[in-house]
Amino acid sequence: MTSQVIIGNWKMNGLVADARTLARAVADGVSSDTGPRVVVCPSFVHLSTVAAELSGSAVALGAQDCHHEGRGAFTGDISAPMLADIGVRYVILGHSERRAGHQELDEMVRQKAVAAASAGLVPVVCVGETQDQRAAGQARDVIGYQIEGSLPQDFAGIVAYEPVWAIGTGQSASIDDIADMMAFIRAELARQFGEGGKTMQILYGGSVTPRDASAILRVAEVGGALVGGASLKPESFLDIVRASAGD
Ligand SMILES: O=C(CO)COP(=O)(O)O
Repeated sequence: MTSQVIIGNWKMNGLVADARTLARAVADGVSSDTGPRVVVCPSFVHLSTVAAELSGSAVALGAQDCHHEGRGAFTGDISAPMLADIGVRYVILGHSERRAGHQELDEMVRQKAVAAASAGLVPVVCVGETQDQRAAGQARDVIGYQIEGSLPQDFAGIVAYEPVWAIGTGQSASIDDIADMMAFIRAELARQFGEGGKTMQILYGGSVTPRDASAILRVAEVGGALVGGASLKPESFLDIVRASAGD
């Protein structure tokens, strides 16, 4: 079985010294033996610093976004080949904070996933419904459309289910809700991608803490976790890593 993957999304937090300290502590705390794959995703400006700290460790480097073009006149953007060039191996795409704050639509996320894969990065494409959509009974429809629109035909990356209402609230989705949506996402992936969709890794994200990580990581179809706030403290992130069954 594929090992679980635990990804820390550091979002827009900390300065260089903080990123260095956090990366060092995570690198020191993760052994290279069996266990989950561990990835940390600092901000763009901290990637090189963190790459140096992670060098020789079992922790991989990820980024939080990339542009869909490989190069050109795109002021302020970062391309997938630029990320690969400095040692990035994973890239989070279509996070709800980018969908909401940067008007990223499914089609744009899909193009980014294509660009990431062709640069040799593993795309981690996020999907998730808002509180209003859930209350209106539209959670499944929204996720189904996001999967259909955001994942390219030959997608071979990771899908992260992050219900928007559970992000940063301190209250993760219930185990029942997670189990229900995971089963739905698995069925959708199998419907849309055939055989490939049956093994695609699906992560849960949204207020994962050491307290509930173990229960969440044992839900059927959960292939790991995408961790925000709790990934900023080495002890809590490492506790979540240890809570993973590994495979
Ligand atoms: O958005 C998230 C990870 O991408 C989740 O963030 P929190 O763990 O802070 O809720």
